[in-house]
Amino acid sequence: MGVAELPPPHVLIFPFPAQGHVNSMLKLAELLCLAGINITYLVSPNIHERLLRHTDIESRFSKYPGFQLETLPNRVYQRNVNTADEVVMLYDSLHSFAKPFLRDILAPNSGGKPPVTCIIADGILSMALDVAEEMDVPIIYFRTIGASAFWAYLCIPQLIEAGEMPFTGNDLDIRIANVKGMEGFLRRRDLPSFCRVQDMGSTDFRMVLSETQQTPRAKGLILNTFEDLEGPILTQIRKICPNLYTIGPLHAHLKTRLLQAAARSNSSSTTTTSSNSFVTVVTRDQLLEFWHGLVNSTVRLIYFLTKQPPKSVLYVSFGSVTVVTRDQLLEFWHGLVNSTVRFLWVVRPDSIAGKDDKENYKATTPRELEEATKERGYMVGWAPQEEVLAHPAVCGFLTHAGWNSTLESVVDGVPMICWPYFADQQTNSRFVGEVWKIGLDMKDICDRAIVEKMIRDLMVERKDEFLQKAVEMARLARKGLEEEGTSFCNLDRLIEDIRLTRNIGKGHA
Ligand SMILES: O=c1ccn([C@@H]2O[C@H](COP(=O)(O)OP(=O)(O)O[C@H]3O[C@H](CO)[C@@H](O)[C@H](O)[C@H]3O)[C@@H](O)[C@H]2O)c(=O)[nH]1
Ligand SMILES: C[C@H]1CC[C@@H]2C(C(=O)O)=CO[C@@H](O)[C@@H]21
Repeated sequence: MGVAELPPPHVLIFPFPAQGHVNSMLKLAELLCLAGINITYLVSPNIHERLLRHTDIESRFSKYPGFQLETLPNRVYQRNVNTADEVVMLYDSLHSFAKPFLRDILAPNSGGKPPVTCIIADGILSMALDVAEEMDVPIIYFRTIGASAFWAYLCIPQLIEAGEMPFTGNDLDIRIANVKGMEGFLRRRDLPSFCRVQDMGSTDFRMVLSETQQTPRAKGLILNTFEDLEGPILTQIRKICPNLYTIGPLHAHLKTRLLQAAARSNSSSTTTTSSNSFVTVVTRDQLLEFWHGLVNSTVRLIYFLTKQPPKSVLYVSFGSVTVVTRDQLLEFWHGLVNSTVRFLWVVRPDSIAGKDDKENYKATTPRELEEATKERGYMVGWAPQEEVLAHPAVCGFLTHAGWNSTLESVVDGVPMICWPYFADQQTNSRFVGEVWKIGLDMKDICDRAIVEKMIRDLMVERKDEFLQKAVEMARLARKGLEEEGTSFCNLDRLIEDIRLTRNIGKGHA
């Protein structure tokens, strides 16, 4: 069939319905819309409701007539995903209810819509692989974690065969020898947290292990990373998954292409969030709606930052799912205050474990913490993180090392202190501290004295050292997004392969 005879490209994008996955895959959806590709973006009912209520998705995608949101059946698990058990509940419900729904969407003339010519599914949703193979639709995986954590997951069968897993004894500093490319620095504690289980039959461990092992069945694998960040590990992955599309950092890649599109169309009406400004497009209606909520608090937050000296503020945020106890919160709070640095801290209302802690953590705050926070800190329930990391007052990020946060900090050249919570974050934090040397790894520690010391190391004693390394890595990230850069070229190749669906799977080494 010649190009002219091929149906117009129509991609079904199916993320695991959790924020960290939905956010990054929505950025890919917009990049493909920019290339004129029709997109159906499949989410759960609660994610659909949150996207419409709390984001600018409608205004953002109104300029792409080929984009549509599709919603899974109501029977899919719809509560927040804050623990591994809740992840498994969501995963199991997808396995129970998603397949028939996917078959309907992929059926010819489904609802009178143009046929789906390609699927891009989250790399932990093999039920999409099953249906794609059943209905002979090309499918590409998008794994939303970093290459290093993905490779560690992929090597688990070798670790079990070599007797390195399950762990014997309690020493988590024992080196791991069977993850090729990481022999020199990987310890037990740096493997993804699911690897710490003693019971190899535990549901969350079996889920991530079995899903990861399915990856080579897909026609290609998209990773939100770049060659200069994880090159040696990408070389290992290509031996198993040769058709690899490294197109990250996605958030910066999207901004780059949006600005290019605006420049091409000379559109004065297109204003986008650029990493060095606080101009974020919201429609007038949303502005009115949000004014007494998000925008108002954002205005106050940006005002706080603008009052601070350049490169003086530590930004603290643990992502969208991390949960901490009240005791842990107080250890961080004392460490922050005793470090005497200025700080902006995101404490999500749903991030405090235990009902009482949620309601009381502020009510019973020690006075010295309250006073010091009034003097040099600012606490919010949510922040425009990309804008905060780009602000000239910010020069440090205490993070849980979720992959999107890690990449956002890399792009803006902000050194990190990593306190991983679960999953891939344990591996990400080891690379930040030991391999890329753009920050410190505070894994498995929650002690006010160590929090204080690490903050002072990052923000005072070794500030110039870390800033220099972080700024260099930011340069490399942006280099990959230039017209001849690897991430830019890989996205062009992905777009071309989607247009010529028969090309998908003919990978480039
Ligand atoms: O106040 C905040 C806090 C977070 N964010 C954004 O929320 C996203 C958080 O994503 P991420 O840093 O990846 O953390 P999680 O939400 O925890 O992400 C989940 O999904 C990621 C991608 O699969 C994994 O790497 C993580 O381990 C997993 O917990 C980022 O884009 C942030 O910019 C804000 O905008 N404002
Ligand atoms: C809790 C995690 C299980 C797997 C998912 C994941 C991944 O490996 O793709 C990363 O972080 C979490 O969102 C999920």
